[in-house]
Amino acid sequence: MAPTKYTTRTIPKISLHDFPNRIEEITHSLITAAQTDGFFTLTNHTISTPEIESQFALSESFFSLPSDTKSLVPFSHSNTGWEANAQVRPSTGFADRKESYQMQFGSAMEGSWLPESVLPGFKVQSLEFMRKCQSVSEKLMLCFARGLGFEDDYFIKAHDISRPESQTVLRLLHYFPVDPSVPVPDTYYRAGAHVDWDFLTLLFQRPHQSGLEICPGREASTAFAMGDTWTKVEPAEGEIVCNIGDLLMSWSDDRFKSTFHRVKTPQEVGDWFGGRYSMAYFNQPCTDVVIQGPGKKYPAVTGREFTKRAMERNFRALDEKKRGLAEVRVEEVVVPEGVAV
Ligand SMILES: O=C(O)CCC(=O)C(=O)O
Ligand SMILES: [Fe+2]
Repeated sequence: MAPTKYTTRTIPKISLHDFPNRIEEITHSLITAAQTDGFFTLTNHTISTPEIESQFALSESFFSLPSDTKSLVPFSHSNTGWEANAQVRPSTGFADRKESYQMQFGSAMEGSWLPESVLPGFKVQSLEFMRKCQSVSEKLMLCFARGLGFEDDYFIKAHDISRPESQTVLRLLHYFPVDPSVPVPDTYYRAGAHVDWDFLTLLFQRPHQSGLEICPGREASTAFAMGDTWTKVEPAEGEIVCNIGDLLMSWSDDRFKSTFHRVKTPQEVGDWFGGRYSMAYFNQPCTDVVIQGPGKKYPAVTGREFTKRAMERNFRALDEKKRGLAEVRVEEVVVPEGVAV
């Protein structure tokens, strides 16, 4: 295995401290970060470290349930529920070695919550955490709207979590531990390289449980940034890592960059071989929202249509990858990358 090529670069760190009085300054920093890097981290964002930790503790309690119990809430077409070893990325053609559980606010979640007796308090606490993520997201949405010349509440209204059309998701993720004494097979991926197709992702990582890497710029020299030069995004306590998704890229007429990222399979000295827990809050537009950038670079599409096309692109890429691989092992349930993602 050839060693991974790395390049150091600073991921912009943006403080939301005193937000109402610093909107202009924060907008400037966010727009710069969105245009150049597509990734940035947030500090002083109002979700406290104990609140984040307690949601991670809930996540651990969910994933430590027996598979039979988790199977009561399987991954569904409305992009909710639990999957394990099932998400095949077009970049790799193999299922990510992880499990995930996706929650939404609205009617899409019907049938995807476990019975209250299994994990008492899980639903109430998770929804509370999701509302906190929404409140942070709305601050960023205001700034992005201002930076693009829309009304301040333009993106906030488009992502209204109180509407049944809401598609926003909190995804809990658990990557399995890897034995450092056994060479890891070439076909083992924690999360293959991909871009998110949502508006904006808020990612929570745990200190020490590293692995998130980004491929600078959208100008990856190989398809899906395989074999490219990567930059590590080390977890820091209390910080939220944010990345622009394909939706905001096209909604900004490509001014903002949706950036390739992955969770590296541990295989080199310094990598984290233990289990990794992370949580991703995917801001998705309501299905009936009309999406078009200020310069009308692309024809207007609805939120539903945008998601559908992104999924189709993904399946096409996956098909091509499968045809190109001599031998591919694909699980029977394919979780389309980017539904959440
Ligand atoms: O687990 C992580 O750190 C990244 C997850 C991710 O990129 C995704 O689910 O889209
Ligand atoms: Fe992602």
